[in-house]
Amino acid sequence: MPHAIPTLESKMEAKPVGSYPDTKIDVLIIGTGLGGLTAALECKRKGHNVTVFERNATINTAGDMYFMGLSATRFFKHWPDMAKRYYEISLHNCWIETFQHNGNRMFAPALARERLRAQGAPEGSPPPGIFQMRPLVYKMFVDEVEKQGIPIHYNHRVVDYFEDESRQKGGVITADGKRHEADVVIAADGVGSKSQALVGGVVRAKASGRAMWRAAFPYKIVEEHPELKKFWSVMQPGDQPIVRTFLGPGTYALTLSRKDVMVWIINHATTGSEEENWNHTISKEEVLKGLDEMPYMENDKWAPELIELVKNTPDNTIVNFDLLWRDPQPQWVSPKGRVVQIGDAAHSYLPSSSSGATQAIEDAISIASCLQIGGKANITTATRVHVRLRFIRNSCAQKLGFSNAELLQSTDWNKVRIEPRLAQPKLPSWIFSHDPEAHAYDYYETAAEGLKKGLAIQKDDIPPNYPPGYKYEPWSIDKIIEDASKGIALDLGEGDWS
Ligand SMILES: Cc1cc2nc3c(=O)[nH]c(=O)nc-3n(C[C@H](O)[C@H](O)[C@H](O)COP(=O)(O)OP(=O)(O)OC[C@H]3O[C@@H](n4cnc5c(N)ncnc54)[C@H](O)[C@@H]3O)c2cc1C
Repeated sequence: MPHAIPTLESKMEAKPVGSYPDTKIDVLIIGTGLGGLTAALECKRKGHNVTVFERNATINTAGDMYFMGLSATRFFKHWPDMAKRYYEISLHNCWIETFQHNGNRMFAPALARERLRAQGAPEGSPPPGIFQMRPLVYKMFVDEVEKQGIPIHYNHRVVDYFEDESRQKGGVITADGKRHEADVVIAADGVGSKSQALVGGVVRAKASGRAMWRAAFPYKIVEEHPELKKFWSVMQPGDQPIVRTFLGPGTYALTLSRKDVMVWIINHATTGSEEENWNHTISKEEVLKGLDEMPYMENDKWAPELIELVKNTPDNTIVNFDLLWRDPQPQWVSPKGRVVQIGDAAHSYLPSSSSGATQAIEDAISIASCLQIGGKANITTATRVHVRLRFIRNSCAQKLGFSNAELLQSTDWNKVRIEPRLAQPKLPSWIFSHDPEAHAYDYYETAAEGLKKGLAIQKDDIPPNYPPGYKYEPWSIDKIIEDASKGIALDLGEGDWS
């Protein structure tokens, strides 16, 4: 029996495109990442008039796997074709298996959902999210945007943003010097967004000292090599996918064997050749040397099977992705409220934090809803309400992301043998049980009232979409690093983070 895909849980009534009246709001979206594409779809569904700009010449289906949280899938209820396709491409019946980095097995293969149940998840409850192949999910979003006839203008690189409240417009300047305006501009142009100059809240990227080698290639390469297939096989019967985790001293590796694709990811200390760029590839020789010289290993080497996998990875496939940290910052809206940042443009996540795509999609759903609730006369309130509903949640998710990354990098094997949960990223209910669309409809007015009264962000009487009991205080990566250097454990803060 396939596990039911959890798309129908939202309390929002299913309302496909055409259900909402035309708002006459012109929305210009910059960027075709998952944030921008979701904003395009949801703005269209909510009755706004949408145009999208993208700097690249075409769509970019690069990437390998990422975690898609449940909170980012509830809106598929309104998109029946995407719900069906998401189900088809999802890793149903996914197995998981855990090793030490040297190949010693720590936990035998188990079905992911059974492992969750053994850890207390109620029978039949949906998993908090699913690993997905970015190229497949991304293409699914692109196809729906095209089907809806939403115009995407490629080769439109934005170099600056502006707003003119006397004319009630936001706008951008593209590389060819042309100005483009709309009632509101959604900056979904990722880390280092060009909107930072107007919006403020510029955040300096800080080196984490860590990077990831990542590769995805056709599974038939594994099948063609009997030596590889012996270890890296999919699960039988039924060719089911399997995620294998390798926990090492100050490092870890994740692999996915699936009947169409093989993925591997290895977390490592930076060597100088990494970039924060999903298209930046390096040679396998560099990776093999890096694996051989990894610190703290002494005579204990990586599993030979993993080395063989790297050796057989096709050329120009291994991305060396730099992991940069950025402090949370609450300034996501321009001074006059006509430009609003979403996704990585507003708040970036380490790819290991299981949150980047999920939060970008949540943002997109929220801003489309706020604009619909406020209507054309209240755009500048709507953009500010959106931030009020989203900022603390994101700040907490970012902090949890650092904690999750740390967890995988610094595993205490003896403790993990007794309590396997210790080696698994925390995916608490305040993250996955959230419904960003319902939250906007339930609390827009309260947040707007708080804004009008000039209340501090947490003084609104709104149930938390962050850890219950948490009191927001600004925090910084520098402080976390300083604490870590003194051996002080990461303090998530008050509240129930479990
Ligand atoms: C090609 C690619 C592959 C990825 N692969 C993975 C992966 O395997 N695993 C993982 O965990 N995460 C991956 N990510 C990151 C992850 O998808 C994002 O962190 C997350 O989904 C947030 O998305 P976003 O829409 O906010 O930003 P992004 O996904 O970064 O999208 C930003 C978009 O804006 C466009 N853009 C940027 N600047 C401008 C400009 N000046 N003018 C016009 N357009 C502009 C970019 O070309 C891009 O299309 C990938 C991102 C990309 C772009």
